[in-house]
This record gives sequence, C-alpha cells and structure tokens, in this order.
Amino acid sequence: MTAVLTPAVAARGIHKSYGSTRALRGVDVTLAPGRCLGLVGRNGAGKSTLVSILSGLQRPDEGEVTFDGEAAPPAGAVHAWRAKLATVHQHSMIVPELTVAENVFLGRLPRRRRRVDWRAVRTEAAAVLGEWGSGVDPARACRDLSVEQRQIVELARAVASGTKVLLLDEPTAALEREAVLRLFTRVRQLVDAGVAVLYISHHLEEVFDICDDVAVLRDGELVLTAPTAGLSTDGLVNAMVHGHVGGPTETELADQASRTAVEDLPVHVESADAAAGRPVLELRGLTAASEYGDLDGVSLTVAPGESVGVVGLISSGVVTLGRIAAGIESGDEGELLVGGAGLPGGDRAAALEAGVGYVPEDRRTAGYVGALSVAENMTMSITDRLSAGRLGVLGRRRMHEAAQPWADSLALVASSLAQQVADLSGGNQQKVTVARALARDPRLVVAITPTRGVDVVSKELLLQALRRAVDAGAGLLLATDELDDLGYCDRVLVLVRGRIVAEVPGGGRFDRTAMIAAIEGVASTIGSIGAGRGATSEEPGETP
Ligand SMILES: Nc1ncnc2c1ncn2[C@@H]1O[C@H](COP(=O)(O)OP(=O)(O)OP(=O)(O)O)[C@@H](O)[C@H]1O
Repeated sequence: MTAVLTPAVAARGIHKSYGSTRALRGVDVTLAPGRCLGLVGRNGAGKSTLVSILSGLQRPDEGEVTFDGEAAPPAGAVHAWRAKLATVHQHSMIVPELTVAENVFLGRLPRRRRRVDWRAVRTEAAAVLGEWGSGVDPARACRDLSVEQRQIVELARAVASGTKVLLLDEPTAALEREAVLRLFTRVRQLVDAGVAVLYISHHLEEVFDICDDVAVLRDGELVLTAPTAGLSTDGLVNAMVHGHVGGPTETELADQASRTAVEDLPVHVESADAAAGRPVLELRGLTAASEYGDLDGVSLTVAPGESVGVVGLISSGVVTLGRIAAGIESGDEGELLVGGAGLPGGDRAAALEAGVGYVPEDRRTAGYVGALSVAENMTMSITDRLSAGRLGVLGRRRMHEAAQPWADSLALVASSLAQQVADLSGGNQQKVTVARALARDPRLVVAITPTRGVDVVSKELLLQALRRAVDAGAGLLLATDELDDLGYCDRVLVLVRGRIVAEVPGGGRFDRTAMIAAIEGVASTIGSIGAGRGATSEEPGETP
C-alpha cells in the first residue's frame, strides 16, 4: 500500500480578477514534499498572480490555500507566511545596504537576551553558505555581489529558515549557463531533502531538466498537470497555446504566430544611409570602464539592413556596448558615429534625434513609464507626428490608432490600450518596450536582451518585429545572452572581457557548444564555432 502524503501546499478553486481581467479562474494546484513542479504558460497566463497568492502577497477572490492540510495564515500576516514558504523572485529582493549575513537572516535575526546576537548571525550564515559551497563571504555588502551571488543569498535565506516550500519565479532569467547548472544542483538537493518546489520558467528545457511534474496555465485556467517524463516540448507548447497537448510542432506554432507580425507591423525606415553606402553605426576604438562591464578597444560597424548580434557573459561588456551605442552612457575613449555623423557620448536625446531606437536591459527602469497607458507608451516617441492642429493637440483616437497594430502584431495581453503598463504582466511590458523602440522608424535599433521573460511563441513575435525593421533598411545591434536570438542575426560578434574575440555568421549556423566555450573565453574553440570571417578586434582572435 502506498502512503498518501499530505500536500505541502494545496491551492483549491482559486479565482482572482483585476477589474474586467480574470487572471485566475478556478485554479487547483498542489505541491508535494520532495517534488518539483514546473509552472509554465504564455505571457499574461496568470503565473505571477498565482505565485503572489501562494506567497500571501495577494488574497484570492475565491478559493483557499492550505499548508500541510492547515488553513493558510490570514492575508497580510507577512511573517506567518514567510515561515510557511520562501520565494526567490526574478528580481532580487535582498537589501543591498546590508551584509550577506544580515540578508540571510532578514526579519529573524538570532537574539540573545533581547539583543541581536551578531556572532551567531555571522557563524550561522557562514555555515549555511559554506554547506552550499558558494564561496560568498557573509561579511560582504550585498551591493557588491553578482546576480548569481544575490540569488544564492536568497536561496540561503530560504535554507536557513528551514523552509519546506520554495517558490522560484524565473530564477535563471539573469543567470549564465554554469550558474544555472549550479542552481539546479542546489535546487535538486533541496528537493531530495523533502522540500516542495514550484519552478516558474519560460525556458522549457529547464523545466524538463529539473521538474518532476509540470502545470500549464492558459488564460487563467490550469489546462494540464502531468509528469514531465511523458511529455515533449511540442506537447507543452501546444498546451500553452491551445490548451491541449496534441497539435503542430513548436516551430510550426511560432511560424504561424509570426506571419501576422511580419505582415502587419507599421515599420518604415526613412534613412539615407543605404543610398549613401555608409554604415548606420560605427564604433571606433571604444574603451570604457563601466559597472555593466568594461570595454577595451572595440570597433564595429552595422550596415543598413544588417543585424549584428553581440554575445558574451554579463561581465563581458556586451551591455555596456549596447548602452553606449544607444547614447545611455559614454565611453572613456573612442568614437560613436550614427549615419556617418559623430554623436556625443551619453546623450540619449541626441541619439534618439539621430534615429536610434532602444530596448534597454532593464525594462522596469528605462523601458516604459508604468503610470502611463499602453497607447501612451507605444507612441511616446512619435507624439510630434501624431499631434494635430495649430495647438499640436494629441488626440486619444490617433494615439490608439497608432498603437493598435503593435498590440495586435505582438499579441499583447491587456484589458485595453488604456491600461497602465505597470499592471501588465512582465512579458507584455517587454512587448510595449520593443514597440516603443520601433515606433519612430529608427535607422538603428539597439536591443539588449529583448526576449528576456517572454514566452516561447511571443519571443518569435518580438524577434520578427526586429527583423521587420531590418528588412525595411534599419541596422540592428542585438546584445544578448540567449543563443536562440542569434539565429536572427546576419553575423555574431563574441565579446570576452571587453574585447571582440570572434565573428561568426548568424542564421543559427554555428556550433552551440563551441559558441558557449568561446563566450566563456576558452580560446582553443574559437576557430570551430562556425565558418567565421575572422575577428574584428584590435588583436584578431586573441583571448585574454
Ligand atoms: N495589478 C494588476 N492590475 C490589473 N491587471 C493585472 C494586475 N496584475 C496582473 N494583471 C493582469 O492579470 C493577468 C495575469 O498576469 P500575470 O502577471 O499573472 O501573468 P504571467 O503569467 O505571470 O505573465 P508573464 O509570463 O508575462 O510574467 C494579465 O492579463 C495582467 O495584465
């Protein structure tokens, strides 16, 4: 006879609406001790809403949550919920001003005679971190930690609290390959020790790697819960899109979805660069010291109608390169030319005026204005063109007419074009950010990790939208850590520690393993990534 375990967490009949949006419609989910459940779904399907209800941040309109068969704490009883489960969010929730040890014990510092026992804080934090082999110094300020180290601190906090339930909300979004593998090992250790884990990710291969079971949300309804062992990626994508496992392959689904995007997007590029035979972007000997990664003498060009990918580790300077090209920050040495004309460094207004559209690496701080509507954000860069009459009044109707094709083509999930962007799901906010960058018919688009947090089908839509601008004659500089995105580029530059170490043809014609090794700075593999045309760095092919 098999023993029936009480679920560590059970959510039953959960309903949650925001105005007319029914984010969750009668969802039943259980998390079992010693099992990892993957939660997947398209952007706006309701995943974050479910996580916020399971972690006590929001109260459901209907339904109940139980822990070990007992009723959940009352809504708002933050400490009581934290004692039940730990959540690691996509965006770190640690306090940068505090040390690692203080963050590990945040909200429950060990005390002796009513005073905080600092010695215990340090030794216990060191014990937890040491056990995990992380090498993170408990005395260090969290401000100075890498993204991976911050997530380790969050996981250590969960472990130190002796949690029996762990919710991981897209934990790998900002991590790199080795870091992801290390994270998986740690999560597996927790599962083997009996912790119940809910793992949310848009990277379906991760779900197959780490989850025992998977649950699929579609339009707020749970359409599938099954062991991952009997499922294929195509089956999972079909469940996300249609609500059932059978149907076309993932590639066919993406093709179907992207056809409309290509046809209907209002992208026109009025640039004289092609006629003049000059590059849209030229960087000459760019050297920069930046918190986003240093650059060391980088030169590159992007031609009209060309898409150039730049790929590298977070610290490689890829993001810095994108920020300088977009006029967000300036280098210490070197030149930035757009359409043959020099631009002052770090002057976003001048870059915008020169026709540079920008998708930033952090949409929340620079991609959109949360308090404004979808339509206002999408048309923000073209208000001068849309304004009518002597007073230059911008009518709501004109704004909505201009925004509608973007919302349709990118399959935006919003209650209306008047909805505030702050209230959209993360992936849909990203779609608004991309639309905003393309709306002014830019001659150059600089996109940094544009598909982060976006579901597998919508990813195709965003990349097709960028491709559409390229086909219309714009140049694209695509800085990314997603190898799949590079398939859309005509050529790809690999950056290691601020230098271009290799150039390979795009279109997916590269050896993934060799590419990953090159990204990580293993020099011997560089020649075998693809039929490369030679590096363009100051010292070709050299790896530090
Ligand atoms: N505070 C809010 N006000 C209004 N609508 C909201 C709010 N929060 C979420 N929604 C809506 O609820 C729906 C579900 O959103 P949710 O963030 O749960 O989706 P998700 O599956 O996590 O998406 P993503 O993969 O893009 O992160 C969306 O239509 C979203 O616009």
